[in-house]
Amino acid sequence: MVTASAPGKVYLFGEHAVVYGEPAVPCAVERRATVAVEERADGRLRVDARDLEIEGFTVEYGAATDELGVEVPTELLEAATEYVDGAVEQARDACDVSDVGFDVTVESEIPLGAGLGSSAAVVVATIAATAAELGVELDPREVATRAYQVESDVQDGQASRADTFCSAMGGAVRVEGEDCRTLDAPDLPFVIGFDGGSGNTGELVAGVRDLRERYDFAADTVTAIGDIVRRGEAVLTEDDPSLDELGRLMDFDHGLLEALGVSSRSLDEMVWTAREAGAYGAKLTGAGGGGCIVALDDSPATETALSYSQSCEVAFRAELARDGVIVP
Ligand SMILES: Nc1ncnc2c1ncn2[C@@H]1O[C@H](COP(=O)(O)OP(=O)(O)OP(=O)(O)O)[C@@H](O)[C@H]1O
Ligand SMILES: C[C@@](O)(CCO)CC(=O)[O-]
Repeated sequence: MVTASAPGKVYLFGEHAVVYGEPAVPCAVERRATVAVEERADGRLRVDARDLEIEGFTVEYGAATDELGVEVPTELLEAATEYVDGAVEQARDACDVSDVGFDVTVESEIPLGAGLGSSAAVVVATIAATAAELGVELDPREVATRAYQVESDVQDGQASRADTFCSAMGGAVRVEGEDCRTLDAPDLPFVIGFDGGSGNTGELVAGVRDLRERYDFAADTVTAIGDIVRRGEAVLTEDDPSLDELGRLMDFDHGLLEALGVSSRSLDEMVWTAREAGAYGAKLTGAGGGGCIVALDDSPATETALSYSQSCEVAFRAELARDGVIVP
């Protein structure tokens, strides 16, 4: 049996705009998905996804959906099945085998669909663990490329390479179309607020696409997010980056994401709670619609204020994850 792990991420800048070729800067954070993979003799795939708990059930699914012992929303199950199946298929392809089966166990510290890149981390860790179980150590860049393929297939082609590259490589990265690079960035004082909810990435991306096609000013908003990212990247890679300036740019980015319709009342409330507590800046992270915000604050004030806020279920500090995918 082989176990691999991969980190989640926050977007310092650039989600959504990255889908249209603008740059984005996500940063990996120390919340990981861990996937254990063991080869089976019978060629079947059995997945134990312990975090897909619905009303106390843990989901287990085999090659056929009718093997399911519990009632779960098919949409949720189908998405999870597609991510893990897709990842295993990519590993089989990388290792040039077609008929090997596996037991796959997924455990994750990353809340699902909440903007912290849970799907990318699960896919990256599954590809690396499955390949390693087959005796092949894949280069993290190859894992990233293959993981992007899976995300893109599941999300009907509406995915950027940002989440998967960041999870595979770790640290801060810059992604613009197919151009994916790691950045030399210092640790930043990230504080995350989670409202307990989630957003539907596919629907949110489709909503921005519609707005962008309908209104020139929405297309300009997407371009303006790209301008913020270019500026933010330059600040981030200075010797001693100004947290004031990074925070100001995060605030601006959040305002534009709000204008594009991907924020929510609870995300806005958490952003304002962070700002009023003295954070350098705050914004939603990931697809939006619900889930997480990320703020910059080197004092305890933002975490404390968020933990008392009605709209925040849990607040925590997050370290930059220097390591991407790890196969011990
Ligand atoms: N621990 C897990 N076990 C099984 N499947 C998971 C797990 N975590 C995530 N997934 C799959 O990923 C889906 C969420 O992916 P999605 O891309 O919508 O959100 P995200 O990656 O958490 O957030 P964002 O893309 O906004 O950063 C879940 O519905 C599920 O199918
Ligand atoms: C909304 C989005 O930009 C980030 C989701 O984490 C979608 C993507 O990049 O694939």
